[in-house]
Amino acid sequence: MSANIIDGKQIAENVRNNVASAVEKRKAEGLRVPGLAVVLVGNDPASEVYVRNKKMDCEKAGFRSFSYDLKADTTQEQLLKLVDELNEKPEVDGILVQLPLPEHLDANLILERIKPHKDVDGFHPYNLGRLAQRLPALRPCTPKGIITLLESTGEKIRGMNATIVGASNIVGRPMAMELLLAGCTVTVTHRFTQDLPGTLANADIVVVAVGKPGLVKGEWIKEGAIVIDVGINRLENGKLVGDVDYDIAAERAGWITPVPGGVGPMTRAALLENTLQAAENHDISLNQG
Ligand SMILES: NC(=O)C1=CN([C@@H]2O[C@H](COP(=O)(O)OP(=O)(O)OC[C@H]3O[C@@H](n4cnc5c(N)ncnc54)[C@H](OP(=O)(O)O)[C@@H]3O)[C@@H](O)[C@H]2O)C=CC1
Ligand SMILES: Nc1nc(=O)c2c([nH]1)NC[C@@H]1CN(c3ccc(C(=O)N[C@@H](CCC(=O)O)C(=O)O)cc3)C=[N+]21
Ligand SMILES: [Mg+2]
Repeated sequence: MSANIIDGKQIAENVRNNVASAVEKRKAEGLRVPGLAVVLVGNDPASEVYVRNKKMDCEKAGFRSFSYDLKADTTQEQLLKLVDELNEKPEVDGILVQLPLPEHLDANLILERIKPHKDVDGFHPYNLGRLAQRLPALRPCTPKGIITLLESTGEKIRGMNATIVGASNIVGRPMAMELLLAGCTVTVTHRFTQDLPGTLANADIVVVAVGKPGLVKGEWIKEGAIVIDVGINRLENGKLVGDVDYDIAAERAGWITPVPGGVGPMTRAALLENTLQAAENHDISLNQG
């Protein structure tokens, strides 16, 4: 058996086109275009690339983008002050503070300072709490994008056994809540999990987000499973790979996402969807005074 490839690049393009049409429609109705503020602290090369791509995505979708490139030694107070200003700026619908932040900054404190209705990353406890209570508001981009990828397969997700490898705040944990919402029976594995191959043997859906190339062996994948590889690892030879041993996994899986061209582009597309959603909600709150 050889897996079907889930073409994240293509699916993300469809999402971006839909968002761009919605922006055109807003303009025709005399409404504001959505605005995204992206805050980058320091000069981590990977973060610089991501942030540049996000700005490009915004412009292509017809959004306004506002960039704040701050020095690595920016203080907590300075960053909080910027967040406060962006919270009050009516032309900014979404605020994204790129992670990781330099060590001396308290990421949780800063993310919690973002007004929940502008939290287009979906990382604020309000938005995560809403998702946990089956009342999603702004949903974390990577898990949201993955749900779109799963839906694109046409498989009936409800009732499937799903195993998530990795339990971070930005991917693994919100992914568990999304899959639960979608009707899966969810297992979350992490650093202290005793029998990873054992849980994978039973998994119809596998989502891997750890950041270790080759962590998940192809032989561990159940025949016909849907494999979603979130990992982004740059090898010494310059090659970009995920966390799953791709070649063998692709012989066993029913569906698999490539790296690059799988989850990454969908994360960016989901960010555009969230920013549009934030702008739409913003209109409503303005109308209600
Ligand atoms: N494609 C995309 O859109 C995105 C890709 N990424 C990529 O995904 C990967 C993970 O990112 P992120 O979630 O932020 O990473 P983190 O480093 O924040 O989290 C990794 C998680 O994996 C756990 N872990 C570590 N070792 C193992 C193990 N042997 N078995 C199972 N779990 C383990 C960690 O446990 P512990 O908490 O105990 O350390 C942690 O929960 C990275 O490669 C990142 O670049 C991230 C976001 C978006
Ligand atoms: N506040 C915040 N929000 C995030 O969503 C966030 C973050 N911080 N910090 C870092 C992680 C990582 N992340 C990625 C997004 C897109 C690609 C992406 O576009 N990947 C392309 C390739 C990229 C390349 O060539 O390097 C692909 O997989 O095809 C990857 C990773 C978002 N993150
Ligand atoms: Mg990370």
